[in-house]
Amino acid sequence: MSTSLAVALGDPAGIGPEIVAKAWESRQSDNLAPFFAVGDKAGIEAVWRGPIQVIADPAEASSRFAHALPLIQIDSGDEVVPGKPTLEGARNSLDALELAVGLTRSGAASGLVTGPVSKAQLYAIGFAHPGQTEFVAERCGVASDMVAMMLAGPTLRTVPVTGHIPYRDVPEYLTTELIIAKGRATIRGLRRLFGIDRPRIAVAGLNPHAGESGALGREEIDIVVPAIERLREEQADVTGPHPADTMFHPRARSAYDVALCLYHDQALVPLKALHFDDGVNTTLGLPIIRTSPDHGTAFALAGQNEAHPGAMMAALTMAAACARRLGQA
Ligand SMILES: NC(=O)C1=CN([C@@H]2O[C@H](COP(=O)(O)OP(=O)(O)OC[C@H]3O[C@@H](n4cnc5c(N)ncnc54)[C@H](O)[C@@H]3O)[C@@H](O)[C@H]2O)C=CC1
Ligand SMILES: NCC(=O)COP(=O)(O)O
Repeated sequence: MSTSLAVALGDPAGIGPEIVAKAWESRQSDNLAPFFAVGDKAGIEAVWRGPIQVIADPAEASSRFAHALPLIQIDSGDEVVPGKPTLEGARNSLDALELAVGLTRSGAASGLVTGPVSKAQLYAIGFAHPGQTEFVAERCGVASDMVAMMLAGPTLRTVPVTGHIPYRDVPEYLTTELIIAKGRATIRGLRRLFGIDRPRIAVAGLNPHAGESGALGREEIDIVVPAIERLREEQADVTGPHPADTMFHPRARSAYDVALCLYHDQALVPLKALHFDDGVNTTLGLPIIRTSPDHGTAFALAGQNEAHPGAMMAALTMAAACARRLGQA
C-alpha cells in the first residue's frame, strides 16, 4: 500500500510548479503527508531553487520526501517560460495527468492531486473533455454524469449540477435525472470520503426567488422538485429549492453540509468569495481520491513568487485525510 500522493504539476508555465514547491517547503510546519510531483522539473526549476529528487518509482517518494521534492520526470521537450504557455506545455500537463491517474488507479499512489491546467490550451491540442474532472472519470471507467465536482472550504461545500457549458445551455442540460445523479454522487461521496452518514443537502433554485411559485420560471416546479423528492429516498436530508441569493449567508450555511447548485457560477462564486486561498475541488463518485486547488493557472502571476500555496496545501491535506479514511495511507 502506498503512503504517497501523486501530484500532477498542471501547466508548466502556470503557478502549479510554484505552489507545489511551496507546499513541499511547508511539509513539516503543516504536517503534510508525503507526495511526489509528476511533470517537467524544468517548470519547477524556472521558479524555485530548492532540492528536487527525480525518482523512477513512487515507492521511493516517502523516504526522499523529508530532504527533497520527489518528482517523476516527464520532459515537455520545450523551454519553460513562466507565464508563457505553449502547446508543448499543454501536452506535458496532459501527459502528467495521465500518468498520475494511472499511478493512483494502480495503487502506486494513495490519491491524486491535480495542479491547474489551462482549458483553452488543452482544447487547442484536441482535449475533448470539458475539464480534468471528466477526463479522470473516463480513465476510471465512470460516466461523467455519475461523478460530482465538489468545491469545499472550511465553511462551505458546493456542487454544480451542470459544469463547463455556456450559460445559455444550462436550462437545456438541466434535467431531473441529472440533478438526481449529481445528488446521489454527492451524498455517497460525503458518506464514503468525509464520514457524513446522513448528509444535509440544500438544493438551489434556478430562477430569481426560486421561481416565485412559477411566476418567474417553472424549472423549480417541473425539474428541481421531482429530483428533490427522489433524493429524499437516499438517507439524506434534502431541502429546497432555495432561492440562491439567500442560501449562502452564515446562518443559512450552518443548516446544510453541501449546496447542490444548478450551474457553475452559482456554486463557484460563493465558494471562491469565501475560500479562494483554501478552497479545494474534489471529484466524488470515483474509485480513486482526486483533489485539486480551486484556482487556475494564473499565468500573469507565474514566475513572480507571489502565488499563494494555500489551496494546493488544502488539496493535499484533504486527499491525505480521505486516503486515511479509506485505509489507503
Ligand atoms: N483546477 C484547474 O485546473 C483550474 C483551471 N482553471 C483554468 O485556469 C485558467 C485561468 O483561469 P482564471 O479564470 O484566470 O482563474 P485563475 O484562478 O487562474 O486566476 C484568477 C485570479 O486569481 C489570481 N490567483 C489565482 N490563483 C492564485 C494563487 N494561488 N495565489 C494568488 N493569486 C491567485 C490570479 O492571479 C487571477 O488574478 C483557465 O484556462 C481555466 O480553465 C481554472 C480553475 C481551475
Ligand atoms: N471551475 C473549476 C475548474 O475549472 C476545474 O475543473 P476541472 O479541470 O477540475 O474539471
